[in-house]
Amino acid sequence: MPRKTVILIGAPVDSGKRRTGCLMGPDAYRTAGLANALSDLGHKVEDMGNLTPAAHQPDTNEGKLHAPNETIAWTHRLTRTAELAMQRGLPIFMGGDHSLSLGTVAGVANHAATLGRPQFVLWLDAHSDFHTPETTDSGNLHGTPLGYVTGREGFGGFPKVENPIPQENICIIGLRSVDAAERAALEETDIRYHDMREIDEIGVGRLLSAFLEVVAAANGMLHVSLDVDFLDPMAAPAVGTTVPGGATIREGHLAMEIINDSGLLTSLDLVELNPFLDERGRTAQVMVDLAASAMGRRVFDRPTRAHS
Ligand SMILES: NC(=[NH2+])NCCC[C@H](N)C(=O)O
Ligand SMILES: [Mn+2]
Ligand SMILES: [Mn+2]
Repeated sequence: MPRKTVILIGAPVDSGKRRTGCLMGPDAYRTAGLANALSDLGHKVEDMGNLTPAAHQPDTNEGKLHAPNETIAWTHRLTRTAELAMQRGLPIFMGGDHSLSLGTVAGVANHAATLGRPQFVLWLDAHSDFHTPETTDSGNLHGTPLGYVTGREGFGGFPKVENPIPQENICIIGLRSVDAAERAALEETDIRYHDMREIDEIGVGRLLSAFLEVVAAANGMLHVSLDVDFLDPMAAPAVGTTVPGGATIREGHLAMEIINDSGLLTSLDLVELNPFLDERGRTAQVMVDLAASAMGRRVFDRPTRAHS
């Protein structure tokens, strides 16, 4: 990829579920060397430090949703931060749990609208995160970002989504845990979604390339949201919502390398890392290495697959 201005944004969001620890994510990425990994690739890297949520009333324990006020406040802050960062470079949001993507995706979509370009979203996740506050069983808002950014109803109290992502502009890869209400809703949409079986049978490279061709043909902006639990828990144990049978490290790198080859990436979320659950930092390191692959790291400069 050509040299970019990369803006690292710490988003220590921990309100999207009950188990805490994702607030340590940004510092784990820093400790694992994210900034150096990217500057070694020739990028200009700025670290904005960690954000704080907008002012909000404290959450009570009433109601089925966990910490809605705090998550709404993060959504305000992150939407605005994403809009501004997109004007200057390629933001990497260092999470933080997946509820941060309510804001980051809404913000990058607002920026794309000012350019008159369509926004696309690649969601690499074991889960579809397509709930609304009305359909969620757990009350955990990290299960709702794709519901929010597509403009589903039921997000009273949240900022209005100014530029909802069209369903057909979204591709989810890695699925292996989808709640019944999410499945029923997803099946009614034009969202592209691929479960682990499709990765096994078709391959992550072909699934992803087909989507990226659509993005390229539309001259789209591409936001990638990488949930740690896309990966198999053996490769990436530091996440609260482990689901066995996930992507391998190699499948993760292949996806990131293909994203880099496409030249389409305009923003990236690294979400759900819970350093409290890690083993000597190895999950943080895997995520840093994946981000580096997405930003141009490769074993050889020249593609090695073109042997005849
Ligand atoms: N971003 C995540 N890890 N989401 C997990 C969501 C799990 C489950 N579907 C729920 O809504 O509670
Ligand atoms: Mn997720
Ligand atoms: Mn997940």
